[in-house]
Formats: sequence, structure tokens, C-alpha cells
Amino acid sequence: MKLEIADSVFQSYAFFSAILVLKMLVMSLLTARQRFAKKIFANPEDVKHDKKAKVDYTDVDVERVRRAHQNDLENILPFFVIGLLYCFTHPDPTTANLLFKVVAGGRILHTLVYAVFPVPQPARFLAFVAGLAPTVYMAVKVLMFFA
Ligand SMILES: N[C@@H](CCC(=O)N[C@@H](CS)C(=O)NCC(=O)O)C(=O)O
Repeated sequence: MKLEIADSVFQSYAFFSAILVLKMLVMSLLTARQRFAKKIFANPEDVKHDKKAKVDYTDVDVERVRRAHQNDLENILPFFVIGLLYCFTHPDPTTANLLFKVVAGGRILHTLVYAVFPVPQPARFLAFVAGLAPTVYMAVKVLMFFA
């Protein structure tokens, strides 16, 4: 077995991984936005200089963004691993590009409908599946290739 990656496949993986890294980093900013808007913080030292600020772990808006961030960790980190391994399976470059694109698109949509402008279900579920299904497909391909 020869371990090699086609340039175009790796280029696509690198591109969409970087997009997803940036997207995940934005989650911290979205959380901070909610915290400052509602003056809800996580630690006593954060509220020391503002009498209106309080420590609270139950605010619905802050917790919503935090859950969206957590959901990213549950789905995007597996993609980083399996997407890279998938690059080694000699995939068709067009297929690989499409898979990476759908994962990135699905995860961006998931954030939008969950944490930016909440949309009724099944919007979030469909965005979640758009990220999950290609990741599962790639995992199966990796299993078959390296079995
Ligand atoms: N950890 C997730 C596992 C299932 C999941 O990821 N569901 C998707 C589609 S409904 C989701 O967006 N869950 C919301 C969340 O993780 O907060 C949960 O508790 O819901």
C-alpha cells in the first residue's frame, strides 16, 4: 500500500478545514457577544467591576451558543481526523471536494440556524445531517481502505 495524497484532494481538505477552524473560532466571539449583551459571565472575577453583571450558568441565549460550540466539537473534530485519513484513500478529487464542501456548508448552516438566528426544526437537524453523513461516509471508506 502506497501512502500518498493527490495535491488537489489535499488542497481541498486544507481549504475547508481552515474554513471550519475559522468558523469554530467565531463561536467564542458569538459567546462573548451574548455574555456582554446580557451581562452574564462564567467566573466571579469576570463580574467584579460591573454591579449589573452576574455569574449564571443557565441563561438560555448564552447556553444556546455554548451548545452550538459543543456540537461543533462533537462533529468537526472527527471530520478533521477522518477527512485527512480519507485523503490517503485515493478518492476521486471531485467527490472528495464535494464531501468536504458539504461538511463545511452543513456546519456553517448548523451555526446559523442554531446560534445566530434560531430557526424551527428540522432546520438544525438537516444541517447536522449534512455535516454528519459525509463524515460517516468517509469513515467507512477509510475503514474499507485500511482493512
Ligand atoms: N450532543 C448532541 C447529540 C445529537 C446531535 O448532535 N443533534 C443535533 C441535531 S438535532 C443537534 O444539533 N443537537 C443540539 C445540541 O447538540 O445542542 C445533543 O445532545 O443533541
